[in-house]
Amino acid sequence: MKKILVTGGCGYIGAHTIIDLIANGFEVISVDDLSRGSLRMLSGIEKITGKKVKNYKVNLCNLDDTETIFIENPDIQGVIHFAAYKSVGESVNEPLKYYNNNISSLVNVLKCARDHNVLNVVFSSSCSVYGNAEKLPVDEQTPLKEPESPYARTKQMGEAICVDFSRVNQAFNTMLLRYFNPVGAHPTAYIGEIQEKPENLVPVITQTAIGKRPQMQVFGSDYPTRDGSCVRDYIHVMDIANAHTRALQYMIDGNNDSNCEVFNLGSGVGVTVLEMIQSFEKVSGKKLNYKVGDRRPGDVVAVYADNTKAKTKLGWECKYTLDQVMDSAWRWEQNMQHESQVHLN
Ligand SMILES: O=c1ccn([C@@H]2O[C@H](COP(=O)(O)OP(=O)(O)O[C@H]3O[C@H](CO)[C@H](O)[C@H](O)[C@H]3O)[C@@H](O)[C@H]2O)c(=O)[nH]1
Repeated sequence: MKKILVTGGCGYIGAHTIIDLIANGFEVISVDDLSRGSLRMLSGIEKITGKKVKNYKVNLCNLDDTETIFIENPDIQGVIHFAAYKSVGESVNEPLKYYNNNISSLVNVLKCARDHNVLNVVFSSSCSVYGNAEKLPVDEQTPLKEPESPYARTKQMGEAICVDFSRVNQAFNTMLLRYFNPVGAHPTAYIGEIQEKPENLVPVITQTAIGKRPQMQVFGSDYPTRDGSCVRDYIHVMDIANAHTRALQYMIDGNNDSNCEVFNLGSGVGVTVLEMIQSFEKVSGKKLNYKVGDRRPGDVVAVYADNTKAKTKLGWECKYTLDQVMDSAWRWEQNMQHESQVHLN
């Protein structure tokens, strides 16, 4: 069985990807220092798949500890590197923390992969590398823009590191996957995103609906879009997850055209903030308490993906609709509340 190391396996996208990998016959081990991730993800994975996934509680900035994982698992065939900090606001206030964590961990993972002959690595990148693009949808050739935050810069730097590394290590394959806006939870709602104080739209919507927040704000109503609110490409996290399994298999089968390829992972559809709220209200049957406020600094007006490349080369497609996104996110929020109430009693 093909063994894959998932870094950040106790985080949001990592955990959903582990489920898809297991469903496709891979054996998975996880490394997560649990500074942001939660072991609750691994128990959710066990409930869904029946499989116990081993986690190494290791900080990837520590090279010796990272190397131990590779020494103990000489049969790893690929690494999917999710582990990173991802809060845009925090990165603006604490840039060194972001450069240190997101860059050192990547360098250590690549070094260990090279030294231990693990030839396939997937790197989590972000559509933030495109900034405010001149032409929509954005394809992989769209020129990259000056990053809006240290977080976004770590993604551009991470891509550049993979490109330089692959150039001098021709036997080695890297896939750079640029995520648009990952949202939703596993359909069972046993796992989903855990954030104390989320800033992202979907958890803000569900937290408002459940009463954790009195009201939410729509940031901006005067953008040049169909209803004045920003446009994004929201994609179900299980669709993102499946693209990772396919990208790995693509490298393992030797189907890649070059040893460092970039893929956009988006649904290809642009949706406004107000349309997201409408979808939530329809699916949940609840009226959301929101008000329209000022623009949020740093927000791009609109971005959505041309995902032709991933469809053509990876045979991938998005299976989940926006309503399924909202339904799963809402059930996950309700499950979390239910569990915290049981815990309190
Ligand atoms: O309370 C809120 C939260 C968000 N929004 C709006 O909802 C849209 C989506 O915002 P998110 O914060 O959910 O997502 P972003 O598009 O800002 O974030 C994306 O780009 C970031 C980089 O800028 C990171 O890469 C991040 O992981 C990725 O999801 C934006 O128009 C935002 O203004 C609101 O109106 N109200």
